[in-house]
Amino acid sequence: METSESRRLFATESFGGRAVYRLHAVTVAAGILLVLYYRATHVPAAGEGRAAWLGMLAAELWYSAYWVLTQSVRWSPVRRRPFIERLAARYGERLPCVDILVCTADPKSEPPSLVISTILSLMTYDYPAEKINVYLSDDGGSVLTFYAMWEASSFAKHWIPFCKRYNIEPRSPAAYFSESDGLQDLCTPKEWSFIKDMYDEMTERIDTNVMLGKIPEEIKEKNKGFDEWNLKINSKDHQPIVQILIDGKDQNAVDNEGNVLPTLVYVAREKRPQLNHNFKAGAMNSLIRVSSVISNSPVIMNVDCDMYSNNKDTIRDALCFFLDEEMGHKIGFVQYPQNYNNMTKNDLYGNSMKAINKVELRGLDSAGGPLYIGTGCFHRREILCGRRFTEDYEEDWNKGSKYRTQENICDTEEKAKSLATCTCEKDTQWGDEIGLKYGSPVEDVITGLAIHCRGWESVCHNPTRPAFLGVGPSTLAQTLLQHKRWSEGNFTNFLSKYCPFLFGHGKIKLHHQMGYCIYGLWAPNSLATLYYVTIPSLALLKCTLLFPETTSPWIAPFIYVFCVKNMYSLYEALSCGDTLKGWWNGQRMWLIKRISSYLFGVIDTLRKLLGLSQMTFDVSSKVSGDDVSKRYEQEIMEFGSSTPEYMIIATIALLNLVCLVGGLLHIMTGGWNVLMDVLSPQLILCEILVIINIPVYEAMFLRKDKGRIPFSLTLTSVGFVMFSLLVEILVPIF
Ligand SMILES: O=c1ccn([C@@H]2O[C@H](COP(=O)(O)OP(=O)(O)O[C@H]3O[C@H](CO)[C@@H](O)[C@H](O)[C@H]3O)[C@@H](O)[C@H]2O)c(=O)[nH]1
Ligand SMILES: [Mn+2]
Repeated sequence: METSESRRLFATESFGGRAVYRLHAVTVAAGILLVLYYRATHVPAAGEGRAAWLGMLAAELWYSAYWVLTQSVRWSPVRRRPFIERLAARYGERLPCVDILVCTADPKSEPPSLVISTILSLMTYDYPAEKINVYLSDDGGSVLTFYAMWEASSFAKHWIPFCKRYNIEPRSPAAYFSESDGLQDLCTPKEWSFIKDMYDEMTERIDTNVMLGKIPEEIKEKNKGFDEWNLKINSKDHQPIVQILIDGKDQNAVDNEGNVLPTLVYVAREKRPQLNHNFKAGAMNSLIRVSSVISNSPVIMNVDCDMYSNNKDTIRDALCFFLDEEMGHKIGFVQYPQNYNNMTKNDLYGNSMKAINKVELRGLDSAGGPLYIGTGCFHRREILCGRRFTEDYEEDWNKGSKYRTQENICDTEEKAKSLATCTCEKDTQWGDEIGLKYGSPVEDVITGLAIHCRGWESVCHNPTRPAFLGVGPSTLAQTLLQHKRWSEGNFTNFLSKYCPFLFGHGKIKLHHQMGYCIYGLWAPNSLATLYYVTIPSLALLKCTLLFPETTSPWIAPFIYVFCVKNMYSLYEALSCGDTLKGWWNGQRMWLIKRISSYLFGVIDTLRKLLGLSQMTFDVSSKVSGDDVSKRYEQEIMEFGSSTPEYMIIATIALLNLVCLVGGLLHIMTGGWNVLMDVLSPQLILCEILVIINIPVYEAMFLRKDKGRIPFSLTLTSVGFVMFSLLVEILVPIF
């Protein structure tokens, strides 16, 4: 007999160990209250370090409030488990069509051969091919990317049947061939080499043409699409281009085994230099419109061009959530975490974001839903187009399946082009109530917030075999650039009308609002951190105490909060699959990001508010030189140039070294009570900062390779340190 439980298409499970977590959180909270009480009641007299003390109080108040926010997503995490066998039993192949939207922006930082590997992986889902429609938006408007897409459309005819026949994974050819060494027990070696050679030859042709920067005439004759580049066009100034490379509705579009192919469309929306194109959000909105006249599927999935599909079941998994009878009607989007395939063993730059993926997204899930993070996400088309949640709404899952049967393909392309022009959004709600929102470099997060505020929930699914794998930042510069964009974007959102506390008030739970603010307040964290890593160390030089004395009982809550908080973060990292060294590297990056990216995030947000600068979206590069990649693999930090970010990092590292030496000298010359003060929290803090910065000193003084900190930068930071010591002598805040 069927029970209501066995009819469910997904299960929601809570985690064990909640009691331990909650006990820890309550005791840390008590510790924090004691620390703050001590700070507020022991303010020294003027002239004895009052200003510095009050600064410590302010920083600790900030950290405490922020800590409370971060607990909101840890209180009750849940895990979702879809049942694809039940989906198959109930629906068979009667499943909705899916439009897959992919964005690329620049053939230099996002090589076309990388883009098409992603595209090919998306065309080979274990899902009826006639129900898959893949769209690529090329903001680079590049003939090179179009050419690669054209190559991919013919390679797909061999690749799709190969993947399905032998049920291989991953289905991105680049990833598959780099993982498998030819020892295939599934297919004959001959067949394997045949397809591999075909792939290698194709990538070689693409890479050669990309290097040359143009496409040979004899190739251009093979597809009418190349004519679009007859006029001299560039990425910032061109007409709209829509080319249907494979029309899935065409009976003749079949693979080499005679099966239907998925639809494949290349789109470059119109660009004019004088008009704002709204970056990725603008590209996504064009794709939403273009796809509405070509396939108009009720489900939209979107990924970045470097995020290949690593799991053939992802579409079916996601549909389990939407089609579930009990909860499905409430779910607006299904978000998969952002995973990378190029992380080093000990996660040198802390980019794997394991804790965000495994802890925070799942905690948000129980609070109303994870954020929309811009990639690896399935939406209902209707909600992206602004629909509010109502209990009686019924989705038309058959939408799109019988679409456009009579129309001629050229007419469809023309119609689609008219939806990819610069003017088609004029005087409409696009970018505001409809589609992705404009005006923020993290357009995705506010778009998701608006969806939650319209009454929808979202779910996060983190399968054991990751659904998508992308190219994460692999240099310090790329990491800092990405985090600057994120922290600045989220802070801009926080200060705008989309502040979760205001915009979400009365619409989403307080818990959920707090979760959103964790990211919104990343940037201002920099101020408290900057204070905490400079002032207590400088105070060492003047023997000014900024913590309770080692003999005072008040030292206990300080030590307790510090130790337990760090032990918990270590436990969380290890249980998410990090190594011990990976956690340590993560702590270093925690510091570095706060004193550089986040600080610039604050500064640029303020500049934008004052109208001094405009929004930008710096695309991160997905390629790096051989030398640089080698150092990355050896987990050696990459500096190599003089940027303001490195300047701050180097200066603070050096400052702490000097202060530590100064502090120790004081102790040795007997200025302080030797035994007790070696153990003082202030000295320990300074020591930890020095130990964590060891790779920075190495880059300044010991390394000889190109990735070291340039000598000129080292000199300048010495100058800055001397200057701050001078200021310390002259300005009496201690
Ligand atoms: O004008 C633009 C700029 C960017 N992109 C695309 O946007 C995506 C993300 O850009 P990337 O440089 O790779 O940034 P990431 O930091 O990796 O992106 C993360 O952060 C973004 C928000 O800052 C989200 O939109 C992304 O989905 C998320 O992966 C890429 O596919 C780009 O091709 C465009 O299509 N047009
Ligand atoms: Mn990316």
